[in-house]
Parts: sequence; structure tokens; C-alpha cells
Amino acid sequence: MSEVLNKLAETLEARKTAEPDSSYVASLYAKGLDKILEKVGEEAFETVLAAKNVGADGTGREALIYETADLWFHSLVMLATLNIGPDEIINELARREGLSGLVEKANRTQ
Ligand SMILES: N=c1c2ncn([C@@H]3O[C@H](COP(=O)(O)OP(=O)(O)OP(=O)(O)O)[C@@H](O)[C@H]3O)c2ncn1[C@@H]1O[C@H](COP(=O)(O)O)[C@@H](O)[C@H]1O
Repeated sequence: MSEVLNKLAETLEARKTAEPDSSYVASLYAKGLDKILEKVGEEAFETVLAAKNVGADGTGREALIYETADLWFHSLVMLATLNIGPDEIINELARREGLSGLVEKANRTQ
């Protein structure tokens, strides 16, 4: 999972020097942090709505997965703007799980 997040984070870093009209992420950076935070809020709201609409028979699961991906993506853009990478969030989650050693070992073998 963190491989996908790290690859996406690399792309988000690369977009920092791209022309705003050449990419969605570059256009978000150009609009600034407030616009990015607005998008995170919007995506969080859409995710909550989608979760409320998941039925007992599993209908709506796909919509929830799609909205959660949008939320994670925009959260990564927010973090990138503030020069925080997904590895820092993963390390914090690992620390809470008592798995810090595992992450360090994985990082050493990369
Ligand atoms: N993972 C994503 C990703 N997820 C969601 N989105 C975009 O996020 C937007 C969310 O949809 P909305 O309807 O809320 O937004 P919108 O109507 O387009 O924008 P607003 O006018 O509402 O601000 C859509 O434009 C999606 O295309 C993404 N855009 C890019 N990526 C990845 O980011 C990387 C860089 O992308 P580019 O900047 O496009 O090169 C690539 O690896 C992409 O795969």
C-alpha cells in the first residue's frame, strides 16, 4: 500500500514545478492551500454521504470506495503542499500499532 502512496507522492512533488494549466494537481497548487483545504472538506463530506448510503446488501460500496480514494488523494495533495509525505503518516500509524521496527526494516530493504 505504501508503495502506491509513495509513487503518488513522487508525482505530487514533481507537479510542484509544472505549469498550472498542464495538470489538475498543478492547478490546485496554483490556487493555494485554502482551495486545497476546501477540496479536502468537500471530499470528506462526500465520503460521509457515500458511507451513509451503503446498503445491507452492499449497494453503494463502489461509490464509497471511489469517494474515499478522492479524499485520500486530496489529503495527500494537502500534505504535499505542507511538505509532509505519506511515509510520515504511515510511520505514525505504525507507531500506534507498535510496528515502528517493521517500517524501519522495510525502509532499509527498499
Ligand atoms: N489520483 C488522482 C485523482 N483522484 C481524483 N482526482 C481528480 O480530483 C477531482 C475531484 O473531482 P471533483 O468533481 O470534486 O472536482 P472538479 O469538479 O474537477 O474540480 P472543482 O472545480 O470542483 O475544484 C477530479 O478532477 C479528479 O480527476 C485526481 N487527479 C489526479 N490523480 C493522480 O494525481 C497524479 C497527478 O495528476 P495530474 O495533476 O492530473 O497530472 C496522477 O498520478 C493522477 O493519477
